[in-house]
Amino acid sequence: MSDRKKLIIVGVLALQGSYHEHLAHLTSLFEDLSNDKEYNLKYEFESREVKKVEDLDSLNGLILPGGESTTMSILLQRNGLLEALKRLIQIDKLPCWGSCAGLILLCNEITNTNIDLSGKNVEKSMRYKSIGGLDVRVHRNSFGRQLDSFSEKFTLENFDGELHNAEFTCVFIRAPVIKDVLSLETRQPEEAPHSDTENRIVRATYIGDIVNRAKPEVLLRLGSNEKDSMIVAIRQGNVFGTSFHPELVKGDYRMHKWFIDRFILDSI
Ligand SMILES: NC(=O)CC[C@H](N)C(=O)O
Repeated sequence: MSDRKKLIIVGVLALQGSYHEHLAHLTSLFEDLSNDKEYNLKYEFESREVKKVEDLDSLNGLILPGGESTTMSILLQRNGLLEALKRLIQIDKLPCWGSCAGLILLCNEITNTNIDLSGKNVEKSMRYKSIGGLDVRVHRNSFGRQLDSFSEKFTLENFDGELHNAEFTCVFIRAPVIKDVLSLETRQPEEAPHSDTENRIVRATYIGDIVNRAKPEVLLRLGSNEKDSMIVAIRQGNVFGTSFHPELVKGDYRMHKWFIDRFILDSI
């Protein structure tokens, strides 16, 4: 008699942004995996929209979609998800992947945060806050006007497993870029509230275990030398971030599979 299959539940934050696209990619992927012996003997997969704290129950992994990180930050604070996610990601080490706006919310330092604070969706009294998890400084809307949106094929030299050296179409939409990897020793405390300026840095409150933290690994860097420092994909332990949107590339869910293999199944 075979052991019972393990149920793997992957949540997608569904407050705003490209969550339908992530869910559609997961549905296609899970269908493929249900026909693949290597997986179907051991696992059953399910996806779930995450809109409130209760939806986080028994998740094995979580995806934060692209969209508008200011709006998402406000909504996360309003319904208590921000604090719950901080604990799950920073302390319980829930595998988590953020694309674009989702990446921004996973960064410990964010610059260029003021742009949308005058927007109609935003309560001015609320501060932009991030969940944190990646010891990096990210700059929002980093490509300027002409390159606001573009897509380009890159070779994923630094990804491992099935994505190693794969050609991948990366879609950038008002994308953020990681400018610096921060060192744990120089980490600053969360900044006190202050008025918004172009160079304001938002820092996530750090609540996890500093000693056992994994090191950030750069997975994709644009430009030919390190000084350009246009990091657009990064991993730090249980947290993965891409500046681009794999969920918007029709029929290609290789990166979703990679996240499930490398972050969720590898940690079981
Ligand atoms: N495509 C996106 O997710 C854009 C992110 C957006 N510029 C932000 O800062 O939230």
